[in-house]
Amino acid sequence: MDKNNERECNEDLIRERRKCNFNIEELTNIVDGGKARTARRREIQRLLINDPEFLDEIPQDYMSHEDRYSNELRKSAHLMQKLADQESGHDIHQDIGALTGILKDGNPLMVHLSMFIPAILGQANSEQQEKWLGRSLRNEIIGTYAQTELGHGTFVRGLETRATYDPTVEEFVLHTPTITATKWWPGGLGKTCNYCVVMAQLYTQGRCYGPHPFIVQLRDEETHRSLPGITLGEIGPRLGLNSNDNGFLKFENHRIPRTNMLMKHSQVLKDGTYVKPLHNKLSYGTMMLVRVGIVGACSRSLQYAVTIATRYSAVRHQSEIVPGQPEPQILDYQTQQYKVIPQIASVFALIFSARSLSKIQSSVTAKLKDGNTDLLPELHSLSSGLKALSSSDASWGVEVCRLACGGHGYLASSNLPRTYTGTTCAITYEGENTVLLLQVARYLIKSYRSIGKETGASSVSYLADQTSLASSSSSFSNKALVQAFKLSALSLVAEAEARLQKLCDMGQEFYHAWNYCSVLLLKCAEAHTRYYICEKYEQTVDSLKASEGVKNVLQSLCRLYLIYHITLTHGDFLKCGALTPRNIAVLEGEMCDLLAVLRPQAVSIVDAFDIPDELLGSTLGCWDGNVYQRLYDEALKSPLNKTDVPDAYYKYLLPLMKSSL
Ligand SMILES: CCC/C=C/C(=O)SCCNC(=O)CCNC(=O)[C@H](O)C(C)(C)COP(=O)([O-])OP(=O)([O-])OC[C@H]1O[C@@H](n2cnc3c(N)ncnc32)[C@H](O)[C@@H]1OP(=O)([O-])[O-]
Ligand SMILES: Cc1cc2nc3c(=O)[nH]c(=O)nc-3n(C[C@H](O)[C@H](O)[C@H](O)COP(=O)(O)OP(=O)(O)OC[C@H]3O[C@@H](n4cnc5c(N)ncnc54)[C@H](O)[C@@H]3O)c2cc1C
Repeated sequence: MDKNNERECNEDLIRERRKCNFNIEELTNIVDGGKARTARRREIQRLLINDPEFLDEIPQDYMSHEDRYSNELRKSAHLMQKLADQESGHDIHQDIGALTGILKDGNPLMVHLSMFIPAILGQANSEQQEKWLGRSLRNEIIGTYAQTELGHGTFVRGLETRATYDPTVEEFVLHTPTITATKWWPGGLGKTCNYCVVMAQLYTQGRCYGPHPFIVQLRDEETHRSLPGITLGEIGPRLGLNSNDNGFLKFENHRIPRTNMLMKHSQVLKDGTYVKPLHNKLSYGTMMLVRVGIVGACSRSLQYAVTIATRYSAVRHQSEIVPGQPEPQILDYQTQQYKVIPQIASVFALIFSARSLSKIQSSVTAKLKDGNTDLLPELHSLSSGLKALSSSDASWGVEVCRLACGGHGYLASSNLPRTYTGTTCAITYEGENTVLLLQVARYLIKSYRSIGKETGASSVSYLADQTSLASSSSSFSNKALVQAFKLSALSLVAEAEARLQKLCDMGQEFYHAWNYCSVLLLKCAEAHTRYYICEKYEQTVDSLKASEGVKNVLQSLCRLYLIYHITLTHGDFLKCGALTPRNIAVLEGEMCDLLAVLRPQAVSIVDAFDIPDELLGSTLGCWDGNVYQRLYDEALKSPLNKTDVPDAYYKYLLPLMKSSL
């Protein structure tokens, strides 16, 4: 689509784009993280979208389960080949965002890239990397990450798969002792992978040392048949991601060499002696890494949904605001603005916090190389909190965008249902959100109780700022609003700690008291993480070197985000005295003003997300706004439309209609 050719474009969108008062390309560069990254993303996307191999012969929704898998594997393999061919020193992991939308519903090679290779990098020692890293990067072997079992996903310590060391032959014996120990869920495990990293309980010298990672060959490298002692299969249809072959795996006393235990952090020596790691959660490193990546991925899903909903809201006319006047664009309804524009604001909140989290991760990783694990708990808490809030915000945001498109948002061709199912899975995988938030709460309570002790953990240093509990602000600058978030989080943590202590003083065991307070603890974790996001948003926008137009747009979006979230949880702000009922009323009024200010810029802001139509894949969200023709053309592709009278009429309907004659 030629974006300079207005003749082909819907008139409403032309008018919207003429209202733009900022430099779209500059905003695109901010979204991408710099001019060079925009150029690189476009280069990759051009390479992919002009390639006919990525086209589907028929829409995936009309394919059988097997065809969907096979079609997606064909495209995934082609994608890997293509990227490998033109790699020229680029790191594919850095460019993963550019690939969003090219594969439609659960790429079978995704976990190879996102977990198997990272697990080798993060858990294997140098000799093991020498053996497996190059081969997996060259796709000579394809792997997955098999941790979850039928009986346990959340409680990693409860995994049942065993790896028992036999020093007589220097091998581990992998075994699945019960049905609940069956590995269940790993992406690509069913039919695609021939290797995997398995998390299993390590037994040596008669003792169990907890879950550890092992690399295991699953299938013959020539025939692709599963090896003796290994049972593999696919787990069946899911809410979404149905092109992937999420699988199951059982071991029957399957033997692997000792050197297949990934030994970067802990080791089992030839005689069976266990050498413990620097920190006993280092074996959870792969999960933590992926949680960091999920924050950015969620921001991208939301960009897709909000691009579709905003453009559609500008094109769609319905009902009337002034009786008898022409039907307005639905984007003119304040309620519609309230659905869509806060989701645009949310995209930037997620982008900026994802970047901040990545920086922290890099510095923790650098320290780990020097044997320093001091900041691991801080990274665990931040990555858990941000993974949880980003996935739940994005899932809710995508669903709101879908609802904002009325009936057409329910159509597969809008690409909103698939965007939703592809986002909501992140609430569950890589650590179920409630469970991760309770990990954050654990860290908060522990930090609150150790106020005064220097830990170097900056995200919780505010918990020592007890004086702020007594102060509410009379100013409403963005900084002051961020302070209100801080006060709300601090006071929730103080309240939860006091409630826990009280229950313990009354004689309850700590663990029962914890469970009894867990709804409040969840709120603490959410408030703390929201404060972190708001602070990063405000600081990033404040310090941004940008033109006045772009800065104004981002300031308004940031302010909208702060006020929107205050209004959603205003009870917490009132309870701690950070804001008064009158303040909330004023802010609610200002939120409506902000919606009106941002309304004329909405289409241009989502244009700045710069998602090519071929990747957006939506009848409702295309750049030219020709929604109705596209909806009609897509409907014609239904196999039911091949004939006027379907066979099922003769088989079922006709007999029914004639039966009473
Ligand atoms: C593309 C995507 C495909 C999807 C793939 C998947 O889903 S793959 C499958 C994904 N599956 C999942 O994501 C499963 C989710 N479940 C889990 O990750 C773990 O079971 C757990 C973290 C919930 C609890 O673990 P636990 O029972 O072993 O621990 P505990 O609660 O008894 O706490 C003890 C101490 O350990 C600390 N600590 C914990 N983790 C870390 C860490 N990473 N670093 C540092 N520290 C950590 C914790 O703070 C606490 O510290 P304190 O207070 O004593 O100083
Ligand atoms: C699409 C998809 C892809 C996946 N890919 C992989 C993969 O590649 N590899 C892999 O190993 N796994 C994978 N998984 C599995 C995933 O990691 C687990 O499903 C996830 O960790 C949640 O565990 P669970 O299913 O056991 O849920 P459960 O823990 O059984 O959760 C059920 C309910 O119990 C609650 N609950 C559980 N424990 C607690 C607690 N301590 N406190 C309070 N509430 C609690 C939860 O909040 C939730 O409401 C995938 C899952 C999905 C959906």
